[in-house]
Amino acid sequence: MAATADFCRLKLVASENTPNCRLNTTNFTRHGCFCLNKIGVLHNRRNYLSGGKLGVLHQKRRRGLEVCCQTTGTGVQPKRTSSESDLEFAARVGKDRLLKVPSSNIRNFCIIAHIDHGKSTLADKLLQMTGTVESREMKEQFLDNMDLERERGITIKLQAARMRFMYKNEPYCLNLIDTPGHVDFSYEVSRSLAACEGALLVVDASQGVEAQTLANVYLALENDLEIIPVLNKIDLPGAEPERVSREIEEVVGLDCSEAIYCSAKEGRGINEILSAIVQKIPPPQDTAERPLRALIFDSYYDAYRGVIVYFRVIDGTIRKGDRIMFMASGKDYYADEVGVLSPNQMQVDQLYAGEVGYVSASIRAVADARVGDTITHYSRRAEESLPGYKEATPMVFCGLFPIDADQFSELRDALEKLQLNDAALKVGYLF
Ligand SMILES: Nc1nc2c(ncn2[C@@H]2O[C@H](COP(=O)(O)OP(=O)(O)OP(=O)(O)O)[C@@H](O)[C@H]2O)c(=O)[nH]1
Repeated sequence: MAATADFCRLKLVASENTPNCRLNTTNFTRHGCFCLNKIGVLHNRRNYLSGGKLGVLHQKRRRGLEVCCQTTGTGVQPKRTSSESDLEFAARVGKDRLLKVPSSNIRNFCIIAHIDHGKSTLADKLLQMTGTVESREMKEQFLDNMDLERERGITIKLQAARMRFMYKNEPYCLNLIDTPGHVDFSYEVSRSLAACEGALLVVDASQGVEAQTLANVYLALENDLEIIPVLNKIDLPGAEPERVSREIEEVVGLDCSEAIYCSAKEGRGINEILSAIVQKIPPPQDTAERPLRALIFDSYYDAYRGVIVYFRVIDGTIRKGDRIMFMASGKDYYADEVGVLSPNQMQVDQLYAGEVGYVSASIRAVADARVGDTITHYSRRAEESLPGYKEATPMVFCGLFPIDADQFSELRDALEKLQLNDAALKVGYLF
């Protein structure tokens, strides 16, 4: 709710006497009013219009909330004013990132980089330059914000961010899916890559190609991704972007004639990167009419909501309230909440083929909705699950015993709790 209000920059008008006040639709745009009263709340509902429709009034009731809004649709696009800087315009456009765009204007991409080559700094700059996150909010790197990551200095947790970018006066929805850089996570990386059509290959222009980068580039090529080479840290005195470009051509076999030189730290080359994403990465296929197939690329356990599943819709649509089924685990649930990550979770009503989002469905254990599994509808099941799913294979074995035999049940409870959050953990008991 707070995120919505902030995102939409709605004006809040507290009203004691006006029950369920509904605003004059002609004036009720994104910058319209918000009416609060004791009985109901009107608030802007995310715009998921089919392309070109204008000014449709949405309305919905949910747990005492009345939701009502008129949206501007995809036909009315923000125009840059003469006094506005690039960043100010981007910030204004970024506020509309929940609006639907046609699937031809969606780009799903990830960033492949060796540790410390600047993936998180670049991701932060992309979020900033697209107005997804305002500069004052960038206290910490968004895609690198877990305590464990800070401690270990490596990105180990996948996350995603939806951005809105205006290119030649048309709005594009760019979904960045983060990939863990560490070699231990090659299966997770491969599922994130499978959720994308393209990748930025970020290489430190002062260091060159590293073995770990190569491994992930090959995974990206296996997944038929369009790869855009980016030479980062060109501000460093030791940067040799031409030499490193040649190295990428020789070692990886990628054409670097249009490689982008950038300094993520100083914000140079970021607009070029955003334009290249739009120009070079293919859009997803428009397969919204098919039965639902959504690829899970990450999940985590939330103590209050159960497992939160991050996915890319490959075919079909997923809507809040749908009865969904996980094809590998065979478990089914009702989708309590569907939304996008931008970069925080923001609820929407429906997601279509090509879009990236999350679902919360009171799922008890991460093992029920594992990375690589396919989400489909319970009543209209897809014939085949998406390819590439692998069962987690234990790599490390250990025996655990309580010092005091009376503490066995506590140990078992603790391990079961751990299992809820880690699908790779298998526990067997010897009696
Ligand atoms: N001079 C300079 N430093 C940069 C640039 N981009 C990133 N850095 C620095 O390089 C270091 C690593 O950057 P990160 O963005 O954390 O790199 P990463 O690839 O996300 O690293 P992991 O999170 O460890 O995987 C940080 O100290 C950044 O400030 C750049 O363009 N120029």
